[in-house]
Amino acid sequence: MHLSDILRAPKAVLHDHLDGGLRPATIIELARECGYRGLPTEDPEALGVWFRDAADSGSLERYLETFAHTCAVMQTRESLERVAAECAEDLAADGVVYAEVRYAPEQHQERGLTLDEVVDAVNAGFREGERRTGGRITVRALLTGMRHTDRSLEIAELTVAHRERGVAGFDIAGGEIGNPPARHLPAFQHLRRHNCHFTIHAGEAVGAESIHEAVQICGAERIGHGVRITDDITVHDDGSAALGHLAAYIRDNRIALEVCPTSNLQTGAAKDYATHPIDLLRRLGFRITLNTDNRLVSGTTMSREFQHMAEAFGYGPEVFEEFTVAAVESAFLPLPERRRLIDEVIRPGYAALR
Ligand SMILES: O=c1[nH]cnc2c1ncn2[C@H]1C[C@H](O)[C@@H](CO)O1
Ligand SMILES: [Zn+2]
Repeated sequence: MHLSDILRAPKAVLHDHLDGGLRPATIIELARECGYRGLPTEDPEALGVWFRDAADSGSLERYLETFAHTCAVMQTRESLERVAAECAEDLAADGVVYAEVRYAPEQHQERGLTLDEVVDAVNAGFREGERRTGGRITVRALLTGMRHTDRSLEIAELTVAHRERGVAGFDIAGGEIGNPPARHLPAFQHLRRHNCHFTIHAGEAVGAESIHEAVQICGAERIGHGVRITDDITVHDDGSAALGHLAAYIRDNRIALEVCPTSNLQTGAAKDYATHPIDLLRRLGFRITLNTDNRLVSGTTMSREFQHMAEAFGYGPEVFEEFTVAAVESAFLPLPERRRLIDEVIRPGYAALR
């Protein structure tokens, strides 16, 4: 598949962090405006490289340290709006037609914004970005609670309050080791009581037990990463595979895995593209979606993730269409909107490539 076709192909991303995807030049400008002096360099190109290298540590904890620099410049209404609008533009320029973009509102209150003001600013930015792209992209927000703090119930309540206004669901992120998702059970109970969607980062730094807890104790509808579900799968010498009860449950219930290959290589969740479990999981029938995680921090885009997968596994347009349709089927959107995207945008977009 040629790069121009990959760029042109309609894409959907379910797992993309707002604070992990800023333009380097924007970070530098915003840092000057707000007086943040902590940046490692003021050269945009060097800053982009710095993030990717610093995050390329083999540890999720070190990967997450880099977000201090992006969050530092996302503390005002104007900066949040700008970053969100640029996010929508950059995704659309990469051929993304539907995006769920997540961020943790509690990380944007250093200069006095309320949680509602943070959410309103980001939503205004997404609407502006959609407008600038002539409606080529639809963006929804997911509000993230951080695993290591105790504000998840508050963020779950915020999600319910803003659900009719651009917020599609909730997520839990942050360091996985020592912070099991069940610690946030009151948040998940609140969301379920209000029929709200949520996904949970699990099976990235911790194994299958974390995925089990996320799905069976907390009730996650999708799993962020989830690649360590392979702990519950035995592959025999003849290539056949035996699924444990958890792996079978996830596959058989079509629980989407939000797979982010490049991020996994950086945090040590996978060794290299060629041995990334995405291909095994796909062949076994899991519902796989392909995602960026953090475009700046992982130095990636949806098109680059497609390219890496094409090189590693020979995937062509039919597989990317499958991933894209899977993503929209698992999107936190009303069914008629999902059907419309699939029938009117994604299927015709791939048909035009053939
Ligand atoms: O892949 C990830 N795993 C766990 N936490 C993550 C990942 N990528 C970003 N985050 C964190 C850092 C951000 O500040 C936060 C909200 O977007 O979510
Ligand atoms: Zn993530």
